[in-house]
Amino acid sequence: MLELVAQPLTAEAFSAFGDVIDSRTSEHFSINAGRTQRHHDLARVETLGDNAHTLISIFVSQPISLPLELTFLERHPQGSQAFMPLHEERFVIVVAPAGDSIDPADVRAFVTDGRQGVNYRAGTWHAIQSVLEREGEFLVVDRGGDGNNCDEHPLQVRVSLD
Ligand SMILES: NC(=O)N[C@@H](O)C(=O)O
Ligand code: NI
Repeated sequence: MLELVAQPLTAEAFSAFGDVIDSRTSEHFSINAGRTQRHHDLARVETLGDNAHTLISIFVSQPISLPLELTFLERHPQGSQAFMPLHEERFVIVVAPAGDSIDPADVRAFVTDGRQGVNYRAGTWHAIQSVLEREGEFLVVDRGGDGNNCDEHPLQVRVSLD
């Protein structure tokens, strides 16, 4: 069983897996006669394959209990997948680099601070949505289209928080 302690999420530490979406650290510019700051182009949406198109959905997730016990990671080979909390919900992230197999030494666990969202790059192995403490509501942007877009890889992981 791989045992991990989730680390605070940072864009640098997550860069091998995708993007961190955070209006506190992103470039922005003024629009709408100065009434709005546009935090622009924060994550790369990938939609690959036949009839590929972008989906915008809302996930309402029940909270996980800790330690988080995983039996697999999943990946979406044909598209990215972004999760943005709508009410400052914190969530646990477990990721591994894209590839046909997972080296346990490459698996990383993070915890968000409520203001952060993530965008998993196409093919990045990840745990399914794992919200902490209370029911969570997330805006999700990912790929629709033909063909399989979800592979699972068995992996025993136990994740705790500091
Ligand atoms: N299956 C689904 O839409 N969600 C998962 O991909 C997930 O990462 O939570
Ligand atoms: Ni997913």
